[in-house]
Amino acid sequence: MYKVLVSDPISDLGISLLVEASDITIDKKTGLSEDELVAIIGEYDALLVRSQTRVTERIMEAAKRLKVIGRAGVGVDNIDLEAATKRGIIVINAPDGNTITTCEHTFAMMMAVARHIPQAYLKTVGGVWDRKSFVGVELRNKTLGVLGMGRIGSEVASRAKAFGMNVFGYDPFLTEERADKMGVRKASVEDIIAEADFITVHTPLTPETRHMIGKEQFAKIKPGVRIINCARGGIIDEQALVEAIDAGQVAGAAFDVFEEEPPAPEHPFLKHPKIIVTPHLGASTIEAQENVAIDVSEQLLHILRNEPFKNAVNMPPVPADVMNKLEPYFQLGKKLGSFSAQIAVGAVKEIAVTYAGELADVDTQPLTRRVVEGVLAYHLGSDQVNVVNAMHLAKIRGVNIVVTKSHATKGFTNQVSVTLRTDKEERLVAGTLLNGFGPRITQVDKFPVDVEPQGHILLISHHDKPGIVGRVGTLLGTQDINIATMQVGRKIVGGEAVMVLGVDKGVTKQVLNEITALPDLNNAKEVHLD
Ligand SMILES: NC(=O)c1ccc[n+]([C@@H]2O[C@H](COP(=O)([O-])OP(=O)(O)OC[C@H]3O[C@@H](n4cnc5c(N)ncnc54)[C@H](O)[C@@H]3O)[C@@H](O)[C@H]2O)c1
Ligand SMILES: O=C(O)CC[C@@H](O)C(=O)O
Repeated sequence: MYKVLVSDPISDLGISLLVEASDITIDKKTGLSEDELVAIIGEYDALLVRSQTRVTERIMEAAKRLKVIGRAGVGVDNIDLEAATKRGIIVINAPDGNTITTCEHTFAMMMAVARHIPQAYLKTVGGVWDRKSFVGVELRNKTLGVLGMGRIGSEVASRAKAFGMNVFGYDPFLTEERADKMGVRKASVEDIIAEADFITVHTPLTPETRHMIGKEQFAKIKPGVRIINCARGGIIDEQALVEAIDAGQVAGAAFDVFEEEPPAPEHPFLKHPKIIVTPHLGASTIEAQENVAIDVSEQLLHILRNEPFKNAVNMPPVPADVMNKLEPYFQLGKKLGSFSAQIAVGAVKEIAVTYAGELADVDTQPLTRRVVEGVLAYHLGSDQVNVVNAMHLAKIRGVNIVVTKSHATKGFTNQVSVTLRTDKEERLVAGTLLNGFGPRITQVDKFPVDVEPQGHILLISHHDKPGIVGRVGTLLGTQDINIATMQVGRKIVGGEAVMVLGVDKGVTKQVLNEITALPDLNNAKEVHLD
């Protein structure tokens, strides 16, 4: 049974998948302090949050069972990602579910600031019929500058076109071709500052985007501009904005987010007649809250159940077409890593992975992670290593990871070879996926074999002489160890050879020693693959 803690208000309908799962129990405890979370987090396998809960290193330190943190939304700035990665805690978010909702809120804010709607409302309900103070501007024929043309920025740009606006877009990843397709002018920040009548920001808050519009930009900004921020507080310098409005340079601003949330009662935005605000409502629609909760619940279930999951925030993203090619090899990669670790003697210095065949044409990083995970999990324990922290753990232990690719297929569509270099020796294990047979180990050191990577496997090196197989079989028989499969690999008749036996149960050290002591046998090792 997996225990999930939901520590922020999250749509019930969205998490019904978790509620109905027979292997999950859910506790909903919202509004907890850091101390309260630290006290209880140790009993949970998963934590589900929105943006209120700050998931700090201290909380993670106490979270001994925590496998995954799910963020029902986009921004993960409330989660200490580095601390999570260090501990192998997978962080997932729901990046798509609130895009439209936030885009629509941006429009609501843009129109509200263009037509002074909140200010006019307040006066009207206060009994004052004032039609003179609230003359607004049209959006039509105005220039909208969009800083950050990702999911939300692109949707804002496309809707702005429908309002007859000229759209300028800036994003380091915006190509001329994409901009043309969207009918957007690919612009620089400077172009937008100089020419836009409305500026809306849709970037994450990073060291680069912090105060991306500040004193210096306000000094050059087009007079009468209106600024909208429904992304993250801090992208626009709040103090500099107030000064620019007071100086008459900026006509108004609409903010959903603040450098500090909630803002202090004396925050200048809260009393300024030209600034309208909402309390981080960008994603707050019934639809978006259901969408993000459904998305994140699905992923969370996959992770808890050890099933393949989509991209995690603390792992590089993998395009779907690449994922489709790699995913079938994930289990094999991990098993090859584990196999090599189980047979190699000494301290691991290097894991060299070679991809031969069609795999040579794709970004194999996610598969390499599985191989490294397999190697390290054998040494560090499978509860300590996972696909998220494998590379980090290898790096801090000084283990070199080398990847090579080749189109030489050696008769297989694809082959993955893992060479483990320790301070004492070098061992190689290779494998492939065979049509109709699934994963197979195709080579151990220099010997070609054909072995299913599953269960208890005995790897015995010996001289290729008659009678050896019989002697090993007899010895195992006396120990009541049944041989399920057998493979012998050799390079030349009468030379060195390897015997790979699939056995029905584990073999004790003593039996391994007895096998090794048989005439013409060099070495016997047991490998166990789940
Ligand atoms: N107000 C809310 O409730 C709410 C809701 C959802 C999302 N958000 C926030 O909105 C923002 C955008 O979300 P999204 O889903 O569109 O994210 P996204 O990742 O799809 O898009 C962000 C874009 O910003 C671009 N970018 C990064 N650095 C930049 C820079 N220096 N200059 C220009 N562009 C830069 C990226 O290349 C990317 O295309 C995020 O900060 C997110 O947290 C807020
Ligand atoms: O949970 C929320 O309402 C905020 C969501 C939003 O800021 C996000 O980044 O997804």
